[in-house]
Amino acid sequence: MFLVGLTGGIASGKSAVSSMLRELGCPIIDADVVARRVVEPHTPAYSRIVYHFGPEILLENGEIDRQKLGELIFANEEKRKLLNSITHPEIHKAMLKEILLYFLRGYRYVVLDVPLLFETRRLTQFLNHTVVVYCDPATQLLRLMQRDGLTQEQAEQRVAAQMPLNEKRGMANHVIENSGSREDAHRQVLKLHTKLEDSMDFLLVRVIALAATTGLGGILLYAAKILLS
Ligand SMILES: CC(C)(COP(=O)(O)OP(=O)(O)OC[C@H]1O[C@@H](n2cnc3c(N)ncnc32)[C@H](O)[C@@H]1O)[C@@H](O)C(=O)NCCC(=O)NCCS
Ligand SMILES: Nc1ncnc2c1ncn2[C@@H]1O[C@H](COP(=O)(O)OP(=O)(O)OP(=O)(O)O)[C@@H](O)[C@H]1O
Repeated sequence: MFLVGLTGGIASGKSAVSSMLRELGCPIIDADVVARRVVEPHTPAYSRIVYHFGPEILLENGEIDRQKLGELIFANEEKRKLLNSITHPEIHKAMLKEILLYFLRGYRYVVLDVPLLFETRRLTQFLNHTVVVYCDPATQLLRLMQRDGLTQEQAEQRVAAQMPLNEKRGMANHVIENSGSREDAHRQVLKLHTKLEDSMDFLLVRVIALAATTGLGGILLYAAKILLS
C-alpha cells in the first residue's frame, strides 16, 4: 500500500490528469472536492468561517459565496492564512478517513489530488510518489482566465497565492508536462500509470521507519495530532 501525491499550480491541469488516472482505474481523492464538503452549512469549519468573515460571505440559501470569499482571500494573505487555518485541518482529517477506506477496500495505492501539497507539507512525508502537473505561466494564466472567467489581475492573484510552479517541478519525482495537447499529456499519464502499477513501495515501511526514527510515541502522537486537530 502506498500514497501518490498529485499537485501543480492552479489551472495547470491536475483535474485533467486525475481524470485520466481515474479512467485507468486509480482511486483519486480530490482535495478541492473535500474542501467543498468540509465547509457545507453547519459543519465546524462553516461556523468558524462565518464567525471570522461575517454573514456577508454567505449566499441567500446560507451556503458560502465562494466567489466573494475567493475575492477576499486571494487579495489578502492574512485572510487567506486565516481561511487555511480553519479549512486545512478538516480537509486533512477527511482525506485520512477516505485513504483508510480505500485501503480497507483492497486498493494497493491511492492518488491524492492536492493543489497545496508542497505549500502545506503535512502529507508529503507519507508519500512514496509525488507528481507535478506543469504548464508554462502564460498557458496557465490563459486557461485559468478562460475556465473561470477571471480578469488577468484576478488570475495573477490566484497564481501568486501558490508556490511557483517551477519550484514544485523540482520537488516532485514525476512531472507531467501539460503545456501542450491533452493527447501529449495522456501519453505521459499512461507511462506514469505503468510505473505506479509496477511500484513495490509500501506505506507501511515508511510508517515503520518514521516510528523507528521518532519512536513509536512519535508516530502515535503524530497520528493523534492529525486525527484530532
Ligand atoms: C477560496 C475558495 C472559497 C474559492 O472557491 P472556488 O470555488 O472559487 O475555487 P476552488 O475551491 O475550486 O479552488 C480552485 C483552485 O484555487 C486554488 N486555491 C484554493 N484555495 C486556495 C488557497 N487557500 N491558497 C492557494 N490556492 C488556493 C487551488 O489551486 C484550487 O484548485 C476555496 O478555494 C476555498 O475554500 N479555499 C480554502 C481551502 C483550500 O485551501 N483549498 C485548496 C485544497 S488543498
Ligand atoms: N492539455 C490541455 N490542453 C488544453 N486545455 C487544457 C489542457 N489541460 C487542461 N486544460 C484546461 O485548462 C483548464 C484548467 O485545467 P484543470 O481544471 O484540469 O486544472 P487544475 O490544475 O485542476 O485547476 P485547479 O487548481 O483550479 O483545480 C481547464 O479548463 C481544462 O479543461
